[in-house]
Amino acid sequence: MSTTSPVPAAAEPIASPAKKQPVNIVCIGMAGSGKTTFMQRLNAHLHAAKEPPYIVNLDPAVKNVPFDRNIDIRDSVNYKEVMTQYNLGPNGGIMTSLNLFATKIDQVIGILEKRADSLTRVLVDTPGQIECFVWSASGAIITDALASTFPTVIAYVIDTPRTAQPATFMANMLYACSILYKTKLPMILVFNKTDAHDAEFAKEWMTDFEAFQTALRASEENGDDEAIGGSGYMGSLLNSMSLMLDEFYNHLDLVGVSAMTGAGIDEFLKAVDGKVEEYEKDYKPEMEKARAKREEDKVKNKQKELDRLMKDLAVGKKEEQADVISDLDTDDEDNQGMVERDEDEVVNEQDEETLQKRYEKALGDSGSRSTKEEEESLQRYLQKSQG
Ligand SMILES: Nc1nc2c(ncn2[C@@H]2O[C@H](COP(=O)(O)OP(=O)(O)OP(=O)(O)O)[C@@H](O)[C@H]2O)c(=O)[nH]1
Repeated sequence: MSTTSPVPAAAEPIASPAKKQPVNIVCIGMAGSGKTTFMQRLNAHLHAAKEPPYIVNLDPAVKNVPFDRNIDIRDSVNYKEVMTQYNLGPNGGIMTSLNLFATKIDQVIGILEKRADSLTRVLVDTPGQIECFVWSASGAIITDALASTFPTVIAYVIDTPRTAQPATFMANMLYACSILYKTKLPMILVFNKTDAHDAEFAKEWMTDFEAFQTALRASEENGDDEAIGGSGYMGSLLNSMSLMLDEFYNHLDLVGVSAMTGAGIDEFLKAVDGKVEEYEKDYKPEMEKARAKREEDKVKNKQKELDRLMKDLAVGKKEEQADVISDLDTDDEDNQGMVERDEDEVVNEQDEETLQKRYEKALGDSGSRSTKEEEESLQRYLQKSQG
């Protein structure tokens, strides 16, 4: 794990003058962790520093957003209407609204690209129902689109007072871990509400395995409400998980903030700077490698499909020949079981060649369909189902 203070390089400006690329900061966090308040604070802070951010709201169900948004999902999708029309519950409504919004992501990216020169930071607020965003296809489409346009950092906002017990801390870390591996983007753990509970314990538990074990034992002995109930199995599970998560902690920055008072916001911005460097150095090449591999696999699969088709064709032909032999056996008694060359065979070879070409063309057509085209097709489908 790295905290912000020992990283002097993080004081560099987010985008070097040569690149002038803004950074996307995607705020993810459980309901009530303080995402909206954190964004409000960040917005006020950046306005005061004369670096106003560009704000995107992706929470269709939020009632009041206490700051101006440049792009708001609620302007294009009516969450209540979606619930009624599709007969959905609250979570289904959020997911369908995100699906519908994902159909417009190209337009959103187009807007961001056009304004790139004047932007420094794009703040993205997401629904409190994390799984609706992180584990949905549309969430992945949106984060992928953002991450392939500008450096993108995930700010995972955590309710510090509610994470102060070893068991709840571990549960939250596992969630953060799943988000990190799902999005494959640099992540900062934002321990919010430090005015109510200091985040030092988290730094300690993430760097000192024994400190976590001691806290776990103390929590059991004290019979804390959220302790694990003295179960030996659960205790050893938590211990093993904390060991397992050690490697995961190395990939994270931890910042304690108070969205209420504004404490820690500068440290957070420094951590973002550090993560942008990491994005350029580690994540971007990985993303490009993954994209190149997808393309390579597509070509390989195309060849495999073609081989399979041609093999099927050869089997079909053999079966056809077998039929011909039996026909000859019965119809032509003079040839005594010998198979004479069929006059049509040359034509068949030509047919086969033409067929192979047609297969190649068909596979070529489908193989060359880019992910973008596939996404567009999804979008067309969604638009159609919207009516
Ligand atoms: N003490 C304290 N309370 C905070 C802080 N940040 C947010 N809160 C409170 O936490 C509650 C939830 O804050 P929100 O900003 O609405 O949380 P959210 O994550 O956006 O919630 P959802 O929209 O439901 O996902 C509110 O009552 C806030 O006043 C903080 O830094 N300190």
